[in-house]
Amino acid sequence: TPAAVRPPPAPPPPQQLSFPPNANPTSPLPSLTCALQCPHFQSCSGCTQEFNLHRPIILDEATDFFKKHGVSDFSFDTCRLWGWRCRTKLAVRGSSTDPLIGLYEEGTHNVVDIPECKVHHPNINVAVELLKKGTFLVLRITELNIEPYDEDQGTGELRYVQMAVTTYDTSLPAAERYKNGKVQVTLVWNSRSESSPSSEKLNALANFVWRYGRPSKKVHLIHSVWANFQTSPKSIIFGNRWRHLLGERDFWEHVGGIDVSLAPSSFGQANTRAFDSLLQKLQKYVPVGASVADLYAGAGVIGLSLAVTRKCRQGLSVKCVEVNKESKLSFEKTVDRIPNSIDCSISWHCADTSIVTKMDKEDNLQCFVTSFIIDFQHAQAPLSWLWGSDIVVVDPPRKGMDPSLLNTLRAIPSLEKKAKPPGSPLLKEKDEKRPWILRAKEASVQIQSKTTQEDSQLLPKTLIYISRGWNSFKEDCMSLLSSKAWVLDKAHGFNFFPGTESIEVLAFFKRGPGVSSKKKKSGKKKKKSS
Ligand SMILES: C[S@@+](CC[C@H](N)C(=O)[O-])C[C@H]1O[C@@H](n2cnc3c(N)ncnc32)[C@H](O)[C@@H]1O
Repeated sequence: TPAAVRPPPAPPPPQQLSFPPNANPTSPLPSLTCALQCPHFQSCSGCTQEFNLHRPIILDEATDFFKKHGVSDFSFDTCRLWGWRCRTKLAVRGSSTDPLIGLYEEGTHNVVDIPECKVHHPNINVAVELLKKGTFLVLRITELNIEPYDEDQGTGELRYVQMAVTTYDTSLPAAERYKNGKVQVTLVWNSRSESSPSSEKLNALANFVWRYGRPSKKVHLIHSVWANFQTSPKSIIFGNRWRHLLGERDFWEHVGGIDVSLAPSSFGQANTRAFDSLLQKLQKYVPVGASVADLYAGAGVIGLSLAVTRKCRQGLSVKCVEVNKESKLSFEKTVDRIPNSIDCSISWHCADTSIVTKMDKEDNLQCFVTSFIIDFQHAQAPLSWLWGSDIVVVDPPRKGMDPSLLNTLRAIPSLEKKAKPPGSPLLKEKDEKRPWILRAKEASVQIQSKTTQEDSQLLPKTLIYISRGWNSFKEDCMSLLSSKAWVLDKAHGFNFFPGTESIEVLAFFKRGPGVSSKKKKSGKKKKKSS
């Protein structure tokens, strides 16, 4: 065998990777020790703040904003400053002789290689390096020449990679788990399916990554390898077809007091540790016995964490609403691991929280009562999801809440006055014959309480808003406050994205006095989707 075809040496074991010093977020640090110190800063678009990572630029503005609106004790959790990103999507471009795996340069589609990225969990960088060696050195020489994707031509095989790190290995002492995180690798492949002619290359690449990263005496870097098939000429990262190739199928993390299953196709928080801190804070504000609507729920992590840690017993319901059907399986697996002692009704609904149908506009009350009963995906007005919950948690994407949901929340006092309680779900379900409604019901998951439930006839008295988009949060917050339906009660910030100007906000609203319909202002203008 010529020397050149020998596989490269295995990557260093993950435990040899060290974190930057003085990363203790609780001690006050001089600004230089909180510097990013990343060689890719400026060329890569991922980070925009180089110094004082413990104080994102937006923090002063946020503190002032909350003070102005009656919250003078806004707190900020600085969290882990480096190596915090446990989930990333990286573009693969360049050529097989000069491959690039990284992020786009600001405002362009030129990919910048970021092998020493300081915000990635270090094992993501090791996995990227392994992938590069496999893809572009070894396999090229063995005549399985894998080409990075070429956007202009639509040619090449490897378009993107997603790397997600699980830090939940109970065989290790708790203090060792984070740095020994294992990487779930998803290869986004430029073909329709696994039966396309290039599948031999895909399998060779997956096998290479697995061979050098699978569990062994020296190293256990790779958790699993997945493929996603995408041929769209647009820059949508994922296609609809996912295949598990190697390693463990189930990917578990432990956050908010529960074991959470996350499929690569489901939404997952990038900063696992900071998310855990947020969930712990959130739990303190939810009284035992409350019913919760978790909107923009992903795999239902927030709702399920509340169901378990608030020891929800009979009478409580947790309702999760999410538009991405891929999250359903993760929700079901997570539910399978929650303790049997949790006796409340838990449901996950594949639905767009914001949809207002013609029927809603004509007869909103009738619609929300009916849709509550039949779980009909296309007839859901935002109000139907709120009905019967004491607390509504919203965790929307960066663009903020959908205008229809925001307007419903603004109008809650007057809607509550007019509302009729829902009838018996069972009667309606039995009579339901319409196939499209029955199909929509199949998209939902319902775990019934063992004890009989009284449907609460209330609309939420508490709104918990989790936000990653500061500007959209401010806009939504002002709109809620101006309706007088809500008052701001408390707010906390979390350093979810050190190196960027963003923070994650956890804000609590209580019901306000409301206003008469004459004084009611219209909600915010329709936002552009992002
Ligand atoms: C920021 S993520 C939060 C997910 C979840 N709360 C978590 O922490 O894992 C926002 C989620 O909202 C979903 N989403 C976006 N628009 C939606 C809509 N109109 N209705 C329901 N879900 C939506 C996205 O698919 C995504 O899973």
